[in-house]
Amino acid sequence: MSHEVVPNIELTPIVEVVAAVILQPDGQFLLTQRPKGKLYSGYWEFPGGKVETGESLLYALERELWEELGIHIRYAHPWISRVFTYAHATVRLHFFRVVDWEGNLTPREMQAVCWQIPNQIEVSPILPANGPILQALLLPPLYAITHASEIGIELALQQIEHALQNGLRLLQIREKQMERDKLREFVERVLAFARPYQAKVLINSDIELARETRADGVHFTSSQLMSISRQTDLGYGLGSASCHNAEELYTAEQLGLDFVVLGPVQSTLSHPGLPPLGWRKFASLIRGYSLPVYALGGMSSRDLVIAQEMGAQGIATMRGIA
Ligand SMILES: Nc1nc2c([nH]c(=O)n2[C@H]2C[C@H](O)[C@@H](COP(=O)(O)OP(=O)(O)OP(=O)(O)O)O2)c(=O)[nH]1
Repeated sequence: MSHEVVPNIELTPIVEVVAAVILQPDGQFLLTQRPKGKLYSGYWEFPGGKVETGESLLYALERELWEELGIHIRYAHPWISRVFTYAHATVRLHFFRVVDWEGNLTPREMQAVCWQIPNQIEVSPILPANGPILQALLLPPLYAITHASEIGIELALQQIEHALQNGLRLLQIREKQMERDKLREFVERVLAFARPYQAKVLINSDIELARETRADGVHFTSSQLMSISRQTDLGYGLGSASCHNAEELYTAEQLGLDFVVLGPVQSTLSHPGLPPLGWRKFASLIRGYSLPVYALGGMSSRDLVIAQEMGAQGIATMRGIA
């Protein structure tokens, strides 16, 4: 007879929480202040609360928004999730973006509420778990990728300028075929166009070039991603990466990148050898994921709605510039 010693491990249950990022068409979002008597009273948070036994996440969100603000959700989609350990509990926060609702939005628990603009937040303190969510709110729905080597530099620049005028705010320069000096000049010209719009420009693969040109960050290929061992290796501005599977997604999360692209969702001419994931697999790979994800592969603006319904931040596309 064996006398196995069972270690006395205290498992702390994770508290499931839903939180609503209620968005107006101009990008303003709602924060509410935790009332007196609650833990972290006075801190600002997204409306929401604990999921009760037997509830789906969406049902819990609907209940919380009705109880706290007297509104019913018309249209919401899942967004990012994150686990955070407070002294009192470990919580798994499931954030949803609520883009349409009905009812007269009124605080029903005497809590203060305010609408905020993502890059000009005026209230504090905000619950500490929410920092990355505020960062993610700064990311636009479209991540455009250049293809100047294919269409020619002058046409690419014209298209970029036009896209910036039409609201493009995030761009990756991906010119694998371009010779370094030419690429550097191209990057500088793109940056000069992008600056007045405060659009962010990331450079594919080349940290040095990003530093030299003072670009806004680096986009890592999936093979680079798997060879970077520490966060400090990134060392520069925004970091994003291309992912194709759960392992790469996990690595990007561990490295603390700012966002990822995941694909190909549909078959695409630029990656003919890779089998497409399809939306169902895409959604299951990013369920519960903590970084914002752009869907890549055969995307056009028509796919934005479905991408966001699947939990994505938005879409990434080479055609986004044209
Ligand atoms: N609602 C909400 N909770 C958040 C956010 N960020 C964050 O870390 N949390 C944490 C704080 C709490 O530990 C937990 C939510 O628990 P809670 O006590 O507010 O939940 P509840 O509204 O169901 O309140 P109660 O009935 O249990 O008093 O999630 C956020 O943005 N919104």
